[in-house]
Amino acid sequence: MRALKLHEVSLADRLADRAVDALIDEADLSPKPALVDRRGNGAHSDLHLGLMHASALSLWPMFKEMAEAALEFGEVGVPLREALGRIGREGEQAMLITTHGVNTHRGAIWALGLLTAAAALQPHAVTLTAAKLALLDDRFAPQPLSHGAQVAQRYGARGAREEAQLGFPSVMQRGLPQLHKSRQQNAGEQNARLDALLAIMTELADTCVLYRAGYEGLTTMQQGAQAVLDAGGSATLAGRRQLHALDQHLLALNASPGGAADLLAACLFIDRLDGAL
Ligand SMILES: CC(C)(COP(=O)(O)OP(=O)(O)OC[C@H]1O[C@@H](n2cnc3c(N)ncnc32)[C@H](O[C@H]2O[C@H](COP(=O)(O)OP(=O)(O)OP(=O)(O)O)[C@@H](O)[C@H]2O)[C@@H]1O)[C@@H](O)C(=O)NCCC(=O)NCCS
Ligand SMILES: Nc1ncnc2[nH]cnc12
Repeated sequence: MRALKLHEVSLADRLADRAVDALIDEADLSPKPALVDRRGNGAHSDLHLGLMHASALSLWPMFKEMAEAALEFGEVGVPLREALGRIGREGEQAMLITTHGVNTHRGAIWALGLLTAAAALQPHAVTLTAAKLALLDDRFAPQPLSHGAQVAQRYGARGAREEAQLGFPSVMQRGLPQLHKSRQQNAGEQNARLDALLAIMTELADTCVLYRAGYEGLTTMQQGAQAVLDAGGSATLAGRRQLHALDQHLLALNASPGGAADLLAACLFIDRLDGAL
């Protein structure tokens, strides 16, 4: 009898799976302060959970193409950086078609796109490789006055570009260590992920929050997230009370930490890479 031929799943497929899984797990995680989750729309009138899922799925071919480009070029350099920029812009168009023009995952395309390509290229130095890619110029990148650029001008804030260029310090120094710590303390996986998100929020200059709610919003986010962790984290009653208060305060300011949400997805992606490679 002829043996069944097993289909081998390529590295690019597996990395794209991990990236989309990370986006879906981030969207589903609840209760996230002022963000879209299983409970509702947070501080957004144009977003909902179904749209976040559809958007994440629409990005699968883009992540796969980015990983394939990294394998094809084989090294960090301007040709790969410019290929990733083109693929990312096409991915953003696919996202906007899926969401009928709503910006669901612009920041995630940037962060997870770089990390996916880096994981294909240098699996043992993912954030360093992503940072090297982010430091290269893409001649074809448009220079619009984005929300991030406006906030950088007004407050001198470090945004998504700098976060990547520095090797994702919010993920590597805050999110991931907290994820591991809360798991070790048997907080439960959902609470550990919430704690990781909060740890990211404690120091991030989230340009989405700054754009909508200025310094007051940013301080509310950072201090409120720290208060949850100081109270014992999401797994404790005192921590949950602080988390509820943070949610209420951010909603009152119409401030949504979309950048922190993207970085939680980056954190979950890196956390799971071992199984993908
Ligand atoms: C280089 C880019 C990252 C552009 O960066 P820039 O800061 O100039 O542009 P923005 O358009 O502001 O996008 C940055 C997005 O990154 C997320 N973010 C925010 N702060 C940080 C941070 N400190 N570190 C990391 N990431 C951060 C955030 O994305 C999330 O929020 C989006 C929703 O935003 P929101 O403001 O709620 O919604 P809007 O509809 O835009 O406004 P409202 O009216 O509702 O207020 C959501 O997408 C989340 O993902 C920031 O939005 C790079 O993106 C770039 O060059 N893009 C251009 C296209 C391109 O070339 N793409 C290919 C790149 S490979
Ligand atoms: N869960 C979420 N809610 C709102 N904006 C986001 N951007 C990325 N993830 C998000």
